[in-house]
Amino acid sequence: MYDESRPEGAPHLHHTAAVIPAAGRGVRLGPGAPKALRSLGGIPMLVHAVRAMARSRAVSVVVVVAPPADAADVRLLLDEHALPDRTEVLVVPGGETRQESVRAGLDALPGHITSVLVHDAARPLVPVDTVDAVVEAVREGAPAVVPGLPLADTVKEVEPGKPGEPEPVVATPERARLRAVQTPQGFDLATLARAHREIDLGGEGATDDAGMVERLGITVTVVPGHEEAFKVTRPLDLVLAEAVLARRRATDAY
Ligand SMILES: Nc1ccn([C@@H]2O[C@H](COP(=O)(O)OP(=O)(O)OP(=O)(O)O)[C@@H](O)[C@H]2O)c(=O)n1
Ligand SMILES: C[C@](O)(CO)[C@H](O)COP(=O)(O)O
Repeated sequence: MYDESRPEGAPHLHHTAAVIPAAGRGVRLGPGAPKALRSLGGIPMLVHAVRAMARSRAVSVVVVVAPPADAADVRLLLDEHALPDRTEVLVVPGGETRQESVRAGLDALPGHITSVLVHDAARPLVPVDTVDAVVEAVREGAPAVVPGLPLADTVKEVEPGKPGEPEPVVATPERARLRAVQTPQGFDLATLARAHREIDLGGEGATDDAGMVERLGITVTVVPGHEEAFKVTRPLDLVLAEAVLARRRATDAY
């Protein structure tokens, strides 16, 4: 567990870990194994996500939060796939919501860790430059950093109705001020641990960790995201992910 005696924002040597929530079922992807364990280019999506974090030289520890029924199999799976020797990989069982799973990952962090990335297993193809940009911004003193991209679509706020029924529009936010945020989201560990201690949204929990930090009144910063850091949520996303991976394999030593 992290060192609670170090005050938030206090100067420190940086030791960065990544927590990978991977305990979701993947309902929107359709029937099958838990999403993180489904194949992308012949390798489980989770292995791509772990490698994406381990590729950053700043990340020394990766905590994988596994579907509870599959934690032992996930440990075996990760032992079977090559990862850099410098990276320690831990596996813990997840919870009912993303928020509970992230909290389980934070609880497993070794005491020397000072900053943390939270990265969806469902974003297997995030480039290392995006990971490093988030780490750098946190190490320069930002308490919470998220990668984000401008939107291509106009966004409407609606009065939600029943699925499939027309919904009245209540507002059109100014698109130039909006960003679609991705992961890894990076945090000073004491700040994120406090958010997880103090903010309990109940129900489905929070859709991202930065939102919990915002609720503490702490400023979250956006750095440029990357279009290949997209989340595999629906079947079409998997088609795109296979295509991106095939292009990488054809052009780099990936
Ligand atoms: N109880 C949960 C729910 C989600 N996640 C993780 O949070 C990330 C983002 O969630 P999402 O893309 O919504 O994944 P799922 O919850 O699996 O998807 P769905 O909502 O379609 O079931 C995923 O890596 C997922 O494994 C988790 O660790 N524990
Ligand atoms: C954390 C996240 O990926 C940021 O965009 C997103 O909010 C996760 O949402 P999901 O509904 O759990 O996929």
